[in-house]
Amino acid sequence: MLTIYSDDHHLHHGKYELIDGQLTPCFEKPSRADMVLARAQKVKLGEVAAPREFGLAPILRVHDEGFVHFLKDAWTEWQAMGRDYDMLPFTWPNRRLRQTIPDCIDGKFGYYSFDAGVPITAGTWQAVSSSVNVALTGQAELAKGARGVFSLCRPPGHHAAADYMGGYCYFNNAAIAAQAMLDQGASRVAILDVDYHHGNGTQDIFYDRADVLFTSIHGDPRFEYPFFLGYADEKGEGVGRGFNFNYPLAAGSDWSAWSLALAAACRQIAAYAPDALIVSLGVDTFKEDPISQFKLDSPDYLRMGEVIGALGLQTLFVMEGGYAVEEIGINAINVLQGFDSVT
Ligand SMILES: NCCCNCCCCCS
Ligand SMILES: [Zn+2]
Repeated sequence: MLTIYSDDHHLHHGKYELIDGQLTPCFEKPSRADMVLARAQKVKLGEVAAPREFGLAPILRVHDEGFVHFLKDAWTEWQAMGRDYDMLPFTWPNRRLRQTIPDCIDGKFGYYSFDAGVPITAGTWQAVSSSVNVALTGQAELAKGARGVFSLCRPPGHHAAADYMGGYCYFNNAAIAAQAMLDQGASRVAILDVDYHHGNGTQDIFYDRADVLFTSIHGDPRFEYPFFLGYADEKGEGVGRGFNFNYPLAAGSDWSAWSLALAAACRQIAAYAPDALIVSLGVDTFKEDPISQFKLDSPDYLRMGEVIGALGLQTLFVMEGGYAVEEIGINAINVLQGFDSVT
């Protein structure tokens, strides 16, 4: 399987995130993508190619213009205030507060984010732009007829909505790739989000649409981040009703429970008969993941890939989460090898 990868992700390396009451060194760090790339090369998964440049247009097909320009100009504005350390938001427009955009950068950052997991640094803009190009280059390769392509994106994207970032995510790489498929003539695209956390951003972007089916298997939001989206009763709205399927699972879920949800999601995807499938590939479902509560083991990822491959769909795998850095490469590439093993 072809891998699309850019070294530009090293330009984004936040120092701290606010998690569980403490400023903690970021779990979302450059070594994650390095380990996945190393594993792909070690097992000779296939060629590794650099991304092509697609510019802002495909990003603006999904994300709000004010949000994109905030992210583009944020670091320059921050530096102009004499600040040379990472940006972090700390105030958000909660219920009954004005949904207005302040002039002050701290206010704007709060308006365009939903948690304190999105440090902005000098290299963040370049890194997130390249991560989008990695997804779009993978989509372009799939459009040429490839059965499966791996976009090794970093930073991840599935928590980012049209006009807010969060959960280590800035631009929604998978959503941008899905929109590009539709803009190039696809009628229906299915997204399967296998990350441990609900893809709240991806769901939100396509919630009122029937041309993208969103399915997600994740930690039950009653106890797990992102807490405020990802419940089973979220089925879509308007013409989008019936094209959103959430499979929240209890803490401690292992392959036996997780695979039943995967089978249910695959039934929905098969019935939808999409032109292509995008998998938001997070492997923080791993039993040793430092911030997650599922119990999948490395061999389970081979089976996951086999089940996805059995759908017989052209599939773009877009890297999302996974924070057990020593095993992230084995687990992510196992999915792709499992997929490739299905002829
Ligand atoms: N106590 C856990 C807090 C998690 N905070 C953000 C997690 C983002 C995952 C991205 S895949
Ligand atoms: Zn996650």
